[in-house]
Formats: sequence, structure tokens, C-alpha cells
Amino acid sequence: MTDESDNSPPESDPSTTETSNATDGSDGQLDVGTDAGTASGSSDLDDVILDNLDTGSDDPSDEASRGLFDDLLEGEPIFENKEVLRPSYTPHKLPHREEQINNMATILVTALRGDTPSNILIYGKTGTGKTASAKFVSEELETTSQKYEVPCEVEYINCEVTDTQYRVLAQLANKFIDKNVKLIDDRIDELEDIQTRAREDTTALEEVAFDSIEDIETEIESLEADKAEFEEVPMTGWPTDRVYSSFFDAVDYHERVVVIMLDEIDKLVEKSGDDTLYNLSRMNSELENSRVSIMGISNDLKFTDFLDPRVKSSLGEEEIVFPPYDANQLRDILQARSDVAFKGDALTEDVIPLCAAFAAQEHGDARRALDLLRTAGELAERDQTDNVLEDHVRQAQEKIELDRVVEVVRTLPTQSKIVLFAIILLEKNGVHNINTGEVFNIYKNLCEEIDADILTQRRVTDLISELDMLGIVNAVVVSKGRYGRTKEISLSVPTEETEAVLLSDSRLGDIDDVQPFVQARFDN
Ligand SMILES: Nc1ncnc2c1ncn2[C@@H]1O[C@H](COP(=O)(O)OP(=O)(O)OP(=O)(O)O)[C@@H](O)[C@H]1O
Repeated sequence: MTDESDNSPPESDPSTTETSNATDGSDGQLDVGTDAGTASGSSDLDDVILDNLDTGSDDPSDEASRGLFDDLLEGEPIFENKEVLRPSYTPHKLPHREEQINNMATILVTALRGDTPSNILIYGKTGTGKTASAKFVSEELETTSQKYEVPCEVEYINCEVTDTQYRVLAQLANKFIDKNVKLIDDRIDELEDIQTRAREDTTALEEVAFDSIEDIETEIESLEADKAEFEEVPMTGWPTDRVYSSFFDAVDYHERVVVIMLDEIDKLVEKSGDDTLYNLSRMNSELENSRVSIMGISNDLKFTDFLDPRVKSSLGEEEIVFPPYDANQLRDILQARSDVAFKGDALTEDVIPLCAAFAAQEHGDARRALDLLRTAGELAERDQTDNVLEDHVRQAQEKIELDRVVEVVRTLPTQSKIVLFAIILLEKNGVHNINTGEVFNIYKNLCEEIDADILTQRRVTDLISELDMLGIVNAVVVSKGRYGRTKEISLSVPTEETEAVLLSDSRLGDIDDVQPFVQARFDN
């Protein structure tokens, strides 16, 4: 999860301010206290406004609102171009990914020779540059294909958003329909132009393989008919077969090699099985004009266990692994971005190494490293200092961590929230080494209070393990000798903030007095 809040002051744009004020000038407010405005006509309006701003206004509310932003605008901003630190920015250079990029290019170059490239499966942990590298290679591929006039297209689909077979096929169908319609329109324009010229001078027909103006007319009619056949696929409602055949016809309309990039492919399989991949991977045997190749991207290789063996072997014809970055590599990545993102000497010496070290500890995640650097810059900006300091990085690390916790807790299912709330209540009442029985007792009472289903103790134990895996609690199994084994549970996240997030859930928020529930642990 990323903090997307943008706290930087807006770039001041005097021209806009002045123009908008200038138009308002006639309402009298801006002219107060200056004669110049009325005396010297419109050419002097700029002066009038500036004078006026300098003199200030008598209206106290005006003062207050101006102060709010003036304070923030004061001092030199730290950032030169903050956008380059955002996840949406695609860098032109990807240090330490040369090998993976070359591997992809070696496989995809086949497309530029008009043949079908092998399917590629790319995997690696989050933030290891998979999407950025794949997009970079795709752009290069398309540019080169235009240069050599070999029709080759890449379509990108984010399967976290587009997660059903229907949606994937519909999105692809519509993209290719749009492209075909554009191609047809261009061709018709071209033919009509030749037609017009040929009416005056028949030698214009030599430019095309048509013998007469009538032949051109027939071709235009046929193209118009093709165009009319392309019907946009609605986002719901058609049988999947129909959507598939729309996509099939659209993609096969003319000769081309198509690379379909399925980012977060594991989400698609998880949500709707492997039908889409099965259909896509068997298309080539039926396509007449075009060829399709799949590039799947995932940070979880386990999803291939759920694939039909045929799909699995077809999809994984080529596999490219993106290993996590180490601290030195992250430093290089951050350095390259910060040169563009920050003003000259805004970063103190330790900032980049510290961001890199924190992110390397995490799991070599470049996204996290960039988030840290951006957030540290924003915090420094908020402090109105000229430099980003080591301390800003530490604060940024805490802020990001807290944001992550809040997001994870906020999106937990209600049952897990109740279990977590029970653990928090115990901790807040000074219980250490909490065991599952104690959690279960309070959980049961809480469920009764808010009228929720009560799960078995076994299920509650599973939910505790899930919270453990999410890093929200720490559950260690301890042996109690002849009394067997039990789990000792403690909270791994800040109590107050987590409790606040839980209570913002309307169901849990209804509980007024929690004390009686804590007493219930003694009923164990
Ligand atoms: N080698 C690199 N050089 C510069 N920036 C990089 C590099 N690797 C990753 N990044 C940046 O890190 C961020 C995350 O990268 P990207 O989205 O490609 O990761 P990913 O492996 O696809 O992660 P996920 O699996 O979570 O989608 C992006 O902002 C990207 O620009």
C-alpha cells in the first residue's frame, strides 16, 4: 500500500493568478486602496493586482486563508520533480535488470521476424521491476516493429482489475476492434483520396493495385461492411463463447503478431481458473492471419500448481526470474531517480543508503525504497527544512509501516477483526502470553454482543495463524510439558492505532463498554 497523498505546495503560476484576478478586477474589491487600476486602463491591471496584493486586504477572513498557503509555499521546495518517484512513472533506464531485459528481448525478437514468440512466464517478488521491465521491452518492441513495418502489437492487462475470463476477453476484443476500425478508417481515407485524384487524372490509380475507380469504390464498400461487423463487446451480458469469437475475429482481421501481457496473472487464475489461459494458448492453431503469444507476470509461482498441465507447459515455455534487489542495487536505483526528483543538494549523505537498507531488509523491493524516499522528502518539506535528513527517512519508515498496518487491518474480514479485537482487549488489560483459549472466550462474548456467528475454536486458531502470517500478531507455539502445546500470542502492531481502525468498522464500533468482555477470560 502506498501513501499517495501529495503535500507539496502547488507550483505558483503568476499568469493564471493574475488573469483570473484581472477579470475580477471590476468587482471593486481588488481596486481598494489604489488609483492606478481605474486610471491606467487594462494594460496596467497586472500592476494594480500586484500592488493590491502587497497592500493586503482589510478582510480578516481573506488574511486567514492566505496565511494557510503562504506558509506552505515559503522556502524552496525540496523536490524538482516528485512525479518520478511515483509508482506510475516508467523509468527509461532500469539498472540491474539488463539480464532479464535482454532475455525477454531475445525471446520476443522472433515477433519482428513475423514468427510467434514463445510464451513467457515472469516471476519474482513484489517491487523487483517485473512490470517496469516488461513494459519497457514492449515499448521497444512496438517502436522497432513500426520502424521495420512488421505488424507487432502488445496488449497489457492488469488481472488484478480485470479478473474474469469474460472481462479479459472483452477488453482484448474491444482493443482490437478499436485498432481495426482505425486501420479501416485510415485505409478508406487513403482510397477516397486516390479516388478523387483519379477522377481528374487516371494515373493516380497506378499508386494502388486497382484498375478502375469502380474497383476502389467496391473496396471501400467492402471495408465499410467489415467495419459494420465489428460490434463493441459490452462489459457484461454476452455468452462467453460470443465474446471469445469477437476477440478471435478482431485479432485475426489482419496479419500481425500479438503479445498479450497478463500482469498479476495469478489473480486471474485464483479468481476464475485457467480457462482464459487455456483458450488463449490454443488460439494459434486456429488463427489464420495472426499469431498470439502470452507474457504472464506473477509474484507467486504457486499458482501454476492449479493449472491444467497443458496450460502449465505452454505458459511456461520460457521462464524469467526477477531476484530481489540487494541494498547496493537499490542505492543505484534510488540515486538515478533522485538526480531528477530532488533539487541539487536536497538529500543529505545518509538518506539514500538508509532508504536502500530499509527496503533491502524488507525483501529487496524497489517500490518500497522509492516510497520511502518520496515520503522522507514530503516529511522534510512539511518541516520546511532545506534538506532531507536521516531522521526523515526513519519517520517515513514508521509512517509507511503504520499505513500498511492500517490498510491490512481495515480490509480484514469481520471474523478476523473480532479475533484481533479480542487480542487487543487482553493486551490492553495487561495480559501477557495470551493463549488461544483466552482469545476464544472473549471472541465468543464479542460475537454475542454484536450478533455475529460464532466460529469454532479450531477456526479461531486458524484465523490467529492468518493474522500471524500477515504480521499483525506474533503466535509462538510453546510446549507445556504434559499439558500439551499451546500458542502464546502477542500483538505485533501498535495497539492504539489498530484499535482505532477496528472501531471504525460499523459493527465493532457498536460495542460501547468492553470491560465485561475482558472479565470473561476468567470464565475460561
Ligand atoms: N531496476 C529498476 N530501476 C528503476 N526503477 C525500478 C527498477 N525496478 C523497479 N523499479 C521501480 O520500482 C517500482 C516497482 O516496480 P514494478 O512495478 O516493475 O515491480 P513488480 O515486480 O512488477 O512488482 P509487483 O509484483 O508488485 O507488481 C516501480 O516504480 C519501478 O519503476
